[in-house]
Amino acid sequence: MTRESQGDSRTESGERSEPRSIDWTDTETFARALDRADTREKGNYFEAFAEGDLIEHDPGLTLTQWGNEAWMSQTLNHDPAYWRTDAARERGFDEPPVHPDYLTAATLGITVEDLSEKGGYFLGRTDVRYPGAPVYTGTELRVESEVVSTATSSSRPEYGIVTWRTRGRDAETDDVLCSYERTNMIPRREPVATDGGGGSAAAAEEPDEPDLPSEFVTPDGGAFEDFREALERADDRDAAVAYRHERGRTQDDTTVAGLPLATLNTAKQHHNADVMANSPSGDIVTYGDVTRSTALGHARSDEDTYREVGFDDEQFHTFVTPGDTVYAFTRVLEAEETGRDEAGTVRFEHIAFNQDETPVYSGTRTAEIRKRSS
Ligand SMILES: CC(C)(COP(=O)(O)OP(=O)(O)OC[C@H]1O[C@@H](n2cnc3c(N)ncnc32)[C@H](O)[C@@H]1OP(=O)(O)O)[C@@H](O)C(=O)NCCC(=O)NCCSC(=O)C[C@H](O)C(=O)O
Repeated sequence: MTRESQGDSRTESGERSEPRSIDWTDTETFARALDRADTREKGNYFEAFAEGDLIEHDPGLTLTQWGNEAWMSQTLNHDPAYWRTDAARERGFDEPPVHPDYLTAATLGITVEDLSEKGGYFLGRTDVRYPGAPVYTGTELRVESEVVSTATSSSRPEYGIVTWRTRGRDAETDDVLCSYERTNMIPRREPVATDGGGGSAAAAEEPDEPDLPSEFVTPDGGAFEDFREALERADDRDAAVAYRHERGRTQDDTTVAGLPLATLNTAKQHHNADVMANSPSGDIVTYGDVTRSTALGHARSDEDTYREVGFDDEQFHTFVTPGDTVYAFTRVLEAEETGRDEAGTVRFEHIAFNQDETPVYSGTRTAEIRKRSS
């Protein structure tokens, strides 16, 4: 006889007995068991983050040729320098390097388990930079984040707003390969009382939207000189250098769930359709890095990119879900000579938008653009 009824599976002589067998396949029994069981939770609530905390992320990731090529092909980043050795060498690389968008997405993906797996929204990112030498496949990535700030959301009492500075390092040399500052809304364990929505009060005071310029100028080509000439044509007139890109990319299982999982991004938003059915989007949503990389891919296909320098003021305005199509619109802000023969520096503003012409992402980008003469 055992003493199981007292929660003890020992026999009266003190020996352990087998736990009582349970028929887990009986659906009623199993439903009662699930009701009674605690869930081993993943991720951290807002309350876990305090300014100055340093978090060393446990997951690491080897930047593989497969990961790089899957990312680039699916987001339409088809620049030959990242695909062909001769084109890579001509650009000054030893071999086709890791694409900066894949590097950025992998750096962020590794952080999700600690920073944002609990849910919430990826609001934006700035100061995305690549301080190291070109990165090649086979590099092992180690990532750390520091909490820059935490804030109460005045419009959403169930969330807080956290900003982190993240650095992705070469695990072998410790060199920083990618760094940025990112802001997410993170669910609170306990909602707080707020002023009931600073957002709407602020919206009421918003000034009128500025008028569009009367003319949009399109560059004749994709070389540095083409952007500079277009800016000169727009100068002193009520005009902007701005145009849309023809390509679109409809979101599917690969882009929505496959690409983030390949960067170890465990955010349920991208792969758990069951949970997301009861969320504001009603469905899984595209990883912000996939949305922006796709829009950037469209933009790069209409220019002679030489090197990426950095990205600022990135914001994600609304969800992208399976079946949505990601398009891109570009405005050219400035084109600067840097005294180099091969390339000049151009600053762009890129907007990703969906099939309903609703902006889903915006951000600025600085890139070196090849000169026609080089
Ligand atoms: C998130 C939204 C639903 C919010 O929309 P809306 O209701 O219109 O609110 P506000 O625009 O007023 O913003 C709410 C509060 O957040 C602050 N905010 C907004 N942007 C930033 C920013 N870049 N930096 C700092 N703070 C920001 C505002 O000031 C408001 O503050 P408060 O008034 O005090 O409350 C909507 O924007 C939305 O749906 N966005 C899309 C989100 C998205 O789809 N992201 C990408 C996919 S999710 C993802 O990739 C997850 C990723 O894997 C990960 O883990 O991070």
